[in-house]
Amino acid sequence: MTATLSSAAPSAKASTYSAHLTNGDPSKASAAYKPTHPGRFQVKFQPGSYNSCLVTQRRFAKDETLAMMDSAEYSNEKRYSTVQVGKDRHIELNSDLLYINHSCEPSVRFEVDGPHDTWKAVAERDIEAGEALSFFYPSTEWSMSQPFPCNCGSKSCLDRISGAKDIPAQTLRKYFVNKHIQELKDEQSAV
Ligand SMILES: C[S@@+](CC[C@H](N)C(=O)[O-])C[C@H]1O[C@@H](n2cnc3c(N)ncnc32)[C@H](O)[C@@H]1O
Repeated sequence: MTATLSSAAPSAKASTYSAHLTNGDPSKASAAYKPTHPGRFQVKFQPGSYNSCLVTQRRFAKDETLAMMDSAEYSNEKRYSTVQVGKDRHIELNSDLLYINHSCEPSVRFEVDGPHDTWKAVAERDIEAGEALSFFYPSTEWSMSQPFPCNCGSKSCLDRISGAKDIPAQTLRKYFVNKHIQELKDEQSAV
């Protein structure tokens, strides 16, 4: 149940999405929770800070769009909750997509290369109902405001996730990354 996108560019204003305003207090967040994409995915609130995740409610086929980022608004600041959509542009998703965790073997990719009304979350592979979703944060983020030790548990885990800036070009080449990240890596490699 995604709303039609406005053709106007998203403005930079305070987030209108309430579930994450508690920033890591899942008991408060879950009490007021209304799924933004019912029938597709929902937040699984878990105790502790930043332990919650987004779980599918149905199957998605490889390359299927899980959701358009049609509630996104530009953010004046880079935060743990923002997604980078250009070299100097960050957005708040204002939807349950916020709860997609990072994985070094992700099930989802965030495509944010084109105009704002094409930004979307797409299945990297077939995804079953009940799976926790993940995307590769450095595919959008160059230098993250809140780096963390990764607990994705994948064989190819990169351990500390701080943004594409800190990942060798050779490693980054194995992943889908957005155009602004590839350009920033090329500029960094050229120095
Ligand atoms: C946009 S939030 C994702 C939702 C978050 N799990 C929550 O409960 O609010 C990003 C934060 O989640 C945590 N996170 C996401 N993926 C992680 C991972 N693979 N390992 C450890 N922490 C992770 C980090 O604290 C990160 O700053």
